[in-house]
Amino acid sequence: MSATPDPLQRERAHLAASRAALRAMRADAEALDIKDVAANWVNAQVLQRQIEERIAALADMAGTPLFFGRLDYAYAPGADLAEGAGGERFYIGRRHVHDADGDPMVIDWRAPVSQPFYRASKKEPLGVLTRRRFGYTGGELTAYEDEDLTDTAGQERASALLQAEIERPRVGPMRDIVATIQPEQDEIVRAGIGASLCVQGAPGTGKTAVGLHRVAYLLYAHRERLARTGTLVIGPNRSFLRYIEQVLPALGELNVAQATVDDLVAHVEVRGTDTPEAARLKGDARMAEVLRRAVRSGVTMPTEPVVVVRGSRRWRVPAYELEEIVRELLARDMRYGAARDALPQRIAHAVLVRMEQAGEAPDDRVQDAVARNAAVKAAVKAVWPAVDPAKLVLRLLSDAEFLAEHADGLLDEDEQRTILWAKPPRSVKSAKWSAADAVLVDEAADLVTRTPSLGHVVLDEAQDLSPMQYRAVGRRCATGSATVLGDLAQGTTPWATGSWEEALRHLGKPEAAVEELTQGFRVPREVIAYASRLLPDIAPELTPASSVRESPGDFTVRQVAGDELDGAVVEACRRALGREGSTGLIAADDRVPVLAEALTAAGLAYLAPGEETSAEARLTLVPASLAKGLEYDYVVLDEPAAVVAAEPDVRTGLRRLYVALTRAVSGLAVVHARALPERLATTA
Ligand SMILES: Nc1ncnc2c1ncn2[C@@H]1O[C@H](COP(=O)(O)OP(=O)(O)OP(=O)(O)O)[C@@H](O)[C@H]1O
Repeated sequence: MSATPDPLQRERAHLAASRAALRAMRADAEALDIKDVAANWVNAQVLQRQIEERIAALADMAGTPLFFGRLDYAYAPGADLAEGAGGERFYIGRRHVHDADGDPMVIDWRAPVSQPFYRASKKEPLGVLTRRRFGYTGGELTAYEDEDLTDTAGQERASALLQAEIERPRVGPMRDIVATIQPEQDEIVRAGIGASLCVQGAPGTGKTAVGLHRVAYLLYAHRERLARTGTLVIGPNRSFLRYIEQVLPALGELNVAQATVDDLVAHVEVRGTDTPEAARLKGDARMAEVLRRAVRSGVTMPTEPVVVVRGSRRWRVPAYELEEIVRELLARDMRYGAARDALPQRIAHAVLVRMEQAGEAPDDRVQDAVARNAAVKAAVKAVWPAVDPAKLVLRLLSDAEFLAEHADGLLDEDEQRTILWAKPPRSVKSAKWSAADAVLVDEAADLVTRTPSLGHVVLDEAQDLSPMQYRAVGRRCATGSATVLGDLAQGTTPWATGSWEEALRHLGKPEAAVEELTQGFRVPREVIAYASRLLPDIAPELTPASSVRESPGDFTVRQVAGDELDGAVVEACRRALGREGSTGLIAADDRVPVLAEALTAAGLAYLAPGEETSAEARLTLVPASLAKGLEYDYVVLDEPAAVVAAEPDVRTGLRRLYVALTRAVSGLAVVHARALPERLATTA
């Protein structure tokens, strides 16, 4: 070779070759003909779906670069660590790409050999000589940046490409962070599947991002097990789920279910609401015991013998022996329904013992026949009646005597009155079930029939769940593990979590470790400092987040006269729209209609939260109650006093305000007419 080509040219050539290889992989998948291999129609359907998924996963997505990093090792790591790749140089990307010979061209970011990309440092280079990060502009590879990890004398320098990624103005839905996962985040992402984990983190520390990448990682590391058992991401509401829904598909994971807690417990149609006090009580863990007692209360001790007639003979199991069987089943750790299913066989067994004593030699078929005998069935029906979970909860909430009987020693009289329906509904269908009622029905359903457990559940914004909701989530990962993400300072429900230890206990994962994330990637320094002034009132035990963003942010607080407020807010939105990126106008829920009108009158089109912002539609009008978990490049916050006043108590109000104040990436404009909450009013 004459002259060494420009390194950037070489990297571009590798990118082009990798893209060609990916196209070839996709073409191979498309060309697969399953006619000869699928034994039957069902097989063929399954296989076809798998192929379609593979084709979809192999798409070369515009705007998502195929690789974002390169590691040069001092030696060739074992092939088992490197997806079979030999050599010492690895390109790290969102997915595995190999050439026609099967040699890897891009290594999946989740492979063991990729891990040092996120973790290696000069102090601990992990066998890596150089870490290279790539910069892209509009899909074109335009820059790279090297870190020499052997140069121990040199300082650890912040990466300019990383900084640029963090400072990037936001528009559109949430994006993945594979190229820039930080070491403290990576530890959570790659934690083993065996143990559950809880992450406390201030706004913008990447909890949601980390939770989603953790699912992707676990699916890579335990693909077969999780394909069998399933994974689930739980978020606070639909807008939030829509905001995050593209992250996992962009990482090639198309099969992760996403739901709200309400979706999980949708046994009854929710059309009613509770007072905060009733909702808090219905969400209290004591209700689990009330329900347990109520479900089992239908069991009565037999007073009559069971007489089974077979041929010319009559076999009699006396009442006291039936009672023993029933007591034994009650004492066992069995679901109500499973015990009910077992009862006929137990009675049949008692009959069989008598047959044997009489010299007969009955086999299993005889036992089955006896179990199905009408006399046995009638006895089971009388002793261990079937329970319909919704009907049971309906009775508990409408029949004061029934409730008093089962809540005795658990709920006092006032508490019982609080949760009883003022007007008992006629039927399950006509009842105005509340969200908290649906959780009770779910608990009752689980007492009757065990809820199947998934392999792994990620629970986001967990601080808002009631103990009964934690239980509902916990039974869905009873034999799997959970990643619990949240921020105690952002708890805005009357039953919001006071401590993670307590929450984890209700979830059934008391052994889970609690980690804390403190580096903020979203909120500009001045803005997070301003919002953190509320911490002494809303969560005094928490440390304020730092901000890794270098730009101080554009931060203004403006007071106007009451009749100028709407106009000033519209003006602030217009100014924000003059910049790049998305704008969120956050306001107390009851201010939303007025502001909607003002925006329309001013000719400013706006979206609802969860609707995708784009370069053309960049303004979203966000009711404060839906702001949680979302982010906008620029936020205009309308009348903080109204946001606080909309909540049942001041602490919850200030927490809601804290959430609203921490949604901005590049700038925040607070516009108010009424006085600001005390801690925000004084200049720092
Ligand atoms: N390592 C990272 N590199 C680049 N961006 C990151 C990184 N970690 C987080 N971010 C970005 O920071 C922003 C906040 O992340 P995320 O929404 O996950 O935070 P959160 O802790 O869930 O916040 P909240 O408590 O407000 O819901 C997102 O835009 C996310 O992409």
